[in-house]
Amino acid sequence: MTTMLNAFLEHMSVMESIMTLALAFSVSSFTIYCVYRQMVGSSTNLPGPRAWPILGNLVMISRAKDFYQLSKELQKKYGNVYRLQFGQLTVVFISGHKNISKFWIEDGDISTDRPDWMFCPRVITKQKGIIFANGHQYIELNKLIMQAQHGEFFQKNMELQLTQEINELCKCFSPDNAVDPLDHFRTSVLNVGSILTFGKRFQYSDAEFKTLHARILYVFKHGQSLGRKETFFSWLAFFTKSQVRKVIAEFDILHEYISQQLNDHKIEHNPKSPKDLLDFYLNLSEETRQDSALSETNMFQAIIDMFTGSYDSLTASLMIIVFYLLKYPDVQRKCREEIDRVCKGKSTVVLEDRDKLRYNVSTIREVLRIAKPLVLSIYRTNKRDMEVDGHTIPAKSVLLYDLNDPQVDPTLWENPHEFDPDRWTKPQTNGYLPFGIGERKCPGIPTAEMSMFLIMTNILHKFELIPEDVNNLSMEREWTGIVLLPQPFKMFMKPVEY
Ligand code: HEM
Repeated sequence: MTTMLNAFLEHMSVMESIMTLALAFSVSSFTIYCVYRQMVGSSTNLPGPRAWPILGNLVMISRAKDFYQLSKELQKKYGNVYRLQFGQLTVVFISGHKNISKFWIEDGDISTDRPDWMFCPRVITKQKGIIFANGHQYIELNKLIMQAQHGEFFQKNMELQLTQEINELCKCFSPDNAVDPLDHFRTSVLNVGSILTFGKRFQYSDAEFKTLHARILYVFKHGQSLGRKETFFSWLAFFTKSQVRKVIAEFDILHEYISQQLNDHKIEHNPKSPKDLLDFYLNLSEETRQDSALSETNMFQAIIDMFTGSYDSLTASLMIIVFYLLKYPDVQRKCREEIDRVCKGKSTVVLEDRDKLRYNVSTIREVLRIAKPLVLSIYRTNKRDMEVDGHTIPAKSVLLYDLNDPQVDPTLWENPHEFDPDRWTKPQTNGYLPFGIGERKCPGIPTAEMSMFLIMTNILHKFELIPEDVNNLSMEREWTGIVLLPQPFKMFMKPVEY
């Protein structure tokens, strides 16, 4: 009897605790809601769909199969500047060439910073590196990264290593068995990052390379603001401490790995022939390297950022280029004819040939224009209030730009939806934004352009690309959360006979 009574009393006290917790939760939710409504209501008069308490528009966003498509539908309804509520975060969507030029060029000093106060840059990467850097830190890191990519020895080494990479990549394909190129391109892109930063490519079977790949993939998936729910609900971090610690630990291991690479570089370093980012870093004076903007931690994180910055964007670009070459065999044939003419008798196409391979260069440009690998910019923020189309964007909003609209704007392009590499015979000035524009454009442009050019032309020099099923080349794109990929497809690579 006593035992039953005790059990009953114990049960009651558990019930009481649950009730108290439920009550506390309701009261605090209501308080948060009131504060939240006040914040959202008072801070902006921007149009946008109705936002629910606490969640904002997250239900609508999570239901959408293709987030980019949803953003286009909302643009039709609310105009070129509208607001979405991502939990506690107000995100302003900005489209249209006029608006983007205003924000990125005319008002670039106000609106090109990254919101470094968001959860991932603040807690996980601790405001190190380039992606979420602002001011002095961004300027110094960007200067060093750009200077390296324009270096003579850097370009020679990139060309040499990429040629080896392309030879290995081609071995993954066959004239008899159709292969999906996606995973092979991802591996090659990781090697591009490795050539850029460490000056060397790895064999695909190398255990060190496999580990590096796994770690980059892990931090790419779990260490970015868009992917982590704490960005929208910072209080969730209280419950996800161990996950967050694991991501930080992965970043720490990558930092240690890069530190080892730096030590190896010191042994063979020749200041006169810097061939990768670490060589350029070692060429800085001791005093400059002490500068907090160029401290080792900042530099190592910037190197990881270069890996993660290229991981999806360059892979998607290579996929889309190959897709268009399969979809438009006449364009593929014209590219190959030009390569045959210019590089007759040579075993490989080199960077020096670029000026003579105008049609090939134009084809890459045209694919990036029409097929939009990256359609949304990385989050930015504005230092001060801004006026747009009669609306106020309050200071410290999170800004997201649509990079695609200007690329198919009929006021800027003739027949914008037609795939026509020949349009590039005339200079095209406005509205081409695959890498962004202004001060904050992609810092990987030289590497991206070199890689796309060498990979595409060297493959076409030796192989004909044939789709497994010509009817299975859908123009539909798949949204990965960062890029638009073509639907999966397979292809044969048949050696070209001369
Ligand atoms: C064809 C391939 C590529 C495309 C289309 C592309 C495009 C872009 C775009 C649109 C941005 C955002 C600019 C913004 O928010 O305003 C960006 C940023 C960035 N990209 Fe690329 N990118 C490519 C390749 C690469 C490569 C190869 C690397 C590195 C090796 C790289 C590293 C980065 C980094 C680190 C950022 C962030 C920079 C910052 O915060 O200022 N990208 N890229």
